[in-house]
Amino acid sequence: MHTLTSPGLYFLGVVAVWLLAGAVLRHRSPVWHWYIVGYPLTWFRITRTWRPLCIERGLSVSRRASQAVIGDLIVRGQEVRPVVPRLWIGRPTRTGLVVRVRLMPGQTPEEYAQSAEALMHAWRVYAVRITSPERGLIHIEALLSDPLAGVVVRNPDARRAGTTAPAGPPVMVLVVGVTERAKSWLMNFRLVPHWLIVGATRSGKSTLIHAIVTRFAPQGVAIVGIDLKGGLELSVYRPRLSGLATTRQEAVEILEALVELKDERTHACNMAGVRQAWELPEPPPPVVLVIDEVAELFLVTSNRDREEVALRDKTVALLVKLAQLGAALDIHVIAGGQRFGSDLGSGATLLRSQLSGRVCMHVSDGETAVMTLGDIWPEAVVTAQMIRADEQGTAVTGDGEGSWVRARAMFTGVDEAADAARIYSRITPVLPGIKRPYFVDLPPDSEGGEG
Ligand SMILES: Nc1ncnc2c1ncn2[C@@H]1O[C@H](COP(=O)(O)OP(=O)(O)OP(=O)(O)O)[C@@H](O)[C@H]1O
Repeated sequence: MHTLTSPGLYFLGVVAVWLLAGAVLRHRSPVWHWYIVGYPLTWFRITRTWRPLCIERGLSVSRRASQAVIGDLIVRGQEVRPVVPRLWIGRPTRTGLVVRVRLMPGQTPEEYAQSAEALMHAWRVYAVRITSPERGLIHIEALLSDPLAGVVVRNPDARRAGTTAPAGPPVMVLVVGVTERAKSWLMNFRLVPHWLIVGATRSGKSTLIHAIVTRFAPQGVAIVGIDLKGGLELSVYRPRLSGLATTRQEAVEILEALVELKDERTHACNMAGVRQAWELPEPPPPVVLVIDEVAELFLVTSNRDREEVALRDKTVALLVKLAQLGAALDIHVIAGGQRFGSDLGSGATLLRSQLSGRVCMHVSDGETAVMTLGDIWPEAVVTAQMIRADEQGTAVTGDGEGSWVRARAMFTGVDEAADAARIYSRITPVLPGIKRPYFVDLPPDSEGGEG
């Protein structure tokens, strides 16, 4: 009786108040419910399951040898004691919690990424992401629910307000969606000049490109398109395009003109003693080359057709050159496609290494995710492979701080992109050696159109 009146009773009282508070907060304030009830319970579950999980998934290491040599005698069967990586106390966030783990010698973040699904089930959370913000350290992020489940749309007020071209130099940092960490998904073309967007059919590639073109349209940016599927995808932007290639021959002509432009800008920078085109006294317009289905540039109908092979090789060589040297001259490449790998032939790996901005949407085979992300963030591959076909616009991409993040693109319909292209057609820059594509409602006083 005496024992129940002191610490035991006190403890029971605290638990009762805690449970009551949890029940009240559950519906009234899910965030506070998470901080007060969900977080301690999840953290308890994590600490309880960490050791068995590490041993089961091969994430533990044995510090003691299973045999010892004493003189010329070998002692076998010594007890092997697995040592599991140390877990730092999890930091709660509004969307879940983040645990830090120091990698043990010989371990890589990828090994943990392979176990993400097992961790997710053991901890009973919606998803587990593994990132490596610095060498030797990983962050294991446990998410309670999918923060990207809803469609992301642009604020209609911002859309209406943006019907006049902004004054001043172009802003090369675009907000194209939101990330799982409740931050803006930014495409910073000055930090990451070239981008590769990969996804299966209907995964949301065109919608992301609509978002990019719609944001660039009001600015003095020259947008050039290469669409070897007969211009089906990029034609919608015709009024706002400084050039459009729909055949391989046209693609070569446009790429040659852009390489020449690059050389001219290099010369101008040398003369002015600056290292980047935007530092010139009169900065030239940034150029963004958008390529739809980039694999088409690498494919030929027959390897025996020497002319076609030679033209293909020339296209690829020019594109690689542009990507290698264009960044400082404000010439950018965005290449989209269903897959992009070394099997496309010579130049593909070289080009991919230049396209340091990566966006991997739902892919139809696991290998495509490896080819898109594996060389930069191997630990992100598993998460990319788990993006379902019905999660259109969801992608794995860079977080702008050297690591990766899951994000969802803003929904930008084809009508919105077509409207932006029409409204801003008058500010389309004219590039030397490149003809603007024909479009029906070209205003009579517009400059540079071939009509
Ligand atoms: N960010 C998004 N948010 C919501 N829905 C989206 C998003 N992106 C795409 N969708 C939906 O998915 C559909 C297919 O998208 P989209 O045409 O962009 O795919 P795609 O990858 O370009 O396909 P394809 O390779 O066949 O051209 C869209 O019509 C739209 O309904």
